[in-house]
Amino acid sequence: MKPLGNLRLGVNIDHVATVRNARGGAYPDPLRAAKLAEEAGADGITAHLREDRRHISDADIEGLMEVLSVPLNFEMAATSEMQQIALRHRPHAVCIVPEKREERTTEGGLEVAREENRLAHFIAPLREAGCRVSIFIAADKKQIEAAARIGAQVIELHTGAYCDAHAEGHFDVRDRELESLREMSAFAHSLGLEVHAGHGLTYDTVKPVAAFPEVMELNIGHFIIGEAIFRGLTPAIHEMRRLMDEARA
Ligand SMILES: CC(=O)[C@@H](O)[C@H](O)COP(=O)(O)O
Ligand SMILES: NCC(=O)COP(=O)(O)O
Repeated sequence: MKPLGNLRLGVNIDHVATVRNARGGAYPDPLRAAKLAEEAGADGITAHLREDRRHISDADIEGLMEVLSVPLNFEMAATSEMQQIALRHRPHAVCIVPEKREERTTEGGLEVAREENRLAHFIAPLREAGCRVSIFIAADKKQIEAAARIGAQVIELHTGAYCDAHAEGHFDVRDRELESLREMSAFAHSLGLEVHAGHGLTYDTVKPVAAFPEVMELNIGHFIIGEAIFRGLTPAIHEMRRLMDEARA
């Protein structure tokens, strides 16, 4: 199957804010990183306003909405506080993610199937406000079917388990995870959902996922921001873009 369209790169800037917050000051500035990413060819910017505000702040979201020329993918938990913030700003996309206070990063996909009713009511006003609603989800048929039923337009498949297995050298597990991601991308597309993917992707792991024809967007942050320390943000983004294009060719 030929790719369904151009593969977009969303650059996640959470961890510019992590470094800023380590000292509690104003730099490095996530907005400056976002504008630089935009100039480097990012098709969108992703930012996760966690309930505990450990990295991105409310002011960052406000600033991003003012300065960005590319779409903002606003990641948030399904709480009424976050819903109010999203409705105030009306970002291009709202990605609903699971959150646990004690986790180091987003550990799994959202449990949609058991919360179908609540989530359907939760996302309805966001859709009415014009936001594209995306659900950050594991490569699990039951969850994908539930995401389609509640009216989400997009799912973002959690690639963390695939990337972790690669990093740990568990290549049989990695290959199984990749196969599930491949199958579930096709399945989600067959239900009419737009398919995105992300979490933990690196130069070593991006190409097989970028090659899935149904995947329309990859959101990548932690690795790019880390790599920017060594080669600069613009070259770090250009290299990710190059690998994505190579996989898609
Ligand atoms: C939802 C997701 O996978 C990430 O985009 C998210 O930003 C992870 O949270 P942290 O950035 O806090 O690790
Ligand atoms: N939704 C995934 C994302 O935005 C980026 O995740 P990561 O590359 O920072 O792990």
